[in-house]
Amino acid sequence: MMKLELESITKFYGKYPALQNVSAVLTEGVYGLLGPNGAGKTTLINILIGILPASGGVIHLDGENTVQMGGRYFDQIGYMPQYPQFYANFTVQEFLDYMCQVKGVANAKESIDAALVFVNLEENRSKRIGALSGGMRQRLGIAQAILNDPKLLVLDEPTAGLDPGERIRFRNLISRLAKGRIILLATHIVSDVEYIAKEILLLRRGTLVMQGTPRELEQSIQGKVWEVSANEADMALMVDTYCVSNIKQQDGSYLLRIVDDGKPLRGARPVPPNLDDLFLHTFFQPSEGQS
Ligand SMILES: Nc1ncnc2c1ncn2[C@@H]1O[C@H](COP(=O)(O)OP(=O)(O)OP(=O)(O)O)[C@@H](O)[C@H]1O
Repeated sequence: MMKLELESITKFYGKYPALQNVSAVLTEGVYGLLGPNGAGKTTLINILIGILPASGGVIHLDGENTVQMGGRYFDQIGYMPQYPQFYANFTVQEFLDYMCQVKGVANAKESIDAALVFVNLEENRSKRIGALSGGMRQRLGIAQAILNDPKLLVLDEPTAGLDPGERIRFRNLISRLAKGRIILLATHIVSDVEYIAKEILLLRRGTLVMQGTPRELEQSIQGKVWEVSANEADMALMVDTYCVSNIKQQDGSYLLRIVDDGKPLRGARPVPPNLDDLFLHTFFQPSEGQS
């Protein structure tokens, strides 16, 4: 069984600790790397794909130190950056030919054909990249990442700029890709990963604060999520006092969803937690914004 082990990964930018003792074990399937902007997701990804040296710690793929593996490790990686840079004048085919050269993919023609079929772009191979829609470009980004049939596929904020339909197509594509690989998908959007991730890793200020299945993560705040009705004045007060994860207006009053360790108010009813509640509970404090 495939296994990627991160052991006490640490990264300093000067004196600033961007990552502190991050340890995790990943096996086949989709992993969501979830954290607000600045949590260290991109730093962790850059270390994982081998383009940024860690300040401390080691990574093993199937028992082998990835730094010592060198080129053999790179051969196992597919990567889609947060802001893929494409040459707008290249056609889809030209770009993938070029990426096969860069990656040293042996059977370029077959690999390109298979990748284009997989992401459903085979009818667009002669189109210029500049003429593709946002969703098509993103699928091209995935196509280039899978040319070498990677064991480890890393996607950094892959749904930015997609419309709702494209997001759903994307999720389905990722689920189909997960067979026989480890996929790590970094995002700050809970819904990108809540349905497709086998496990979610929560990164907060450079520290991995939780790893578990979506169910396990939800259960960690069981009994801490409440619903309460309020008028406008009380609603405004509660927003300043509590972690409010949702507000629904109904017939002149408001229904608030509150995450709190104890029952916030007399009329509050406990409700089943979801991942948005957990995200809020982990990352935000009332009236303070991002913690
Ligand atoms: N080259 C660098 N030099 C100094 N500080 C950096 C550098 N790169 C990142 N940082 C800092 O390290 C922290 C983590 O950054 P990182 O880009 O990994 O976060 P992120 O979770 O990927 O956020 P985003 O989603 O905004 O990219 C941030 O506080 C950032 O300002």
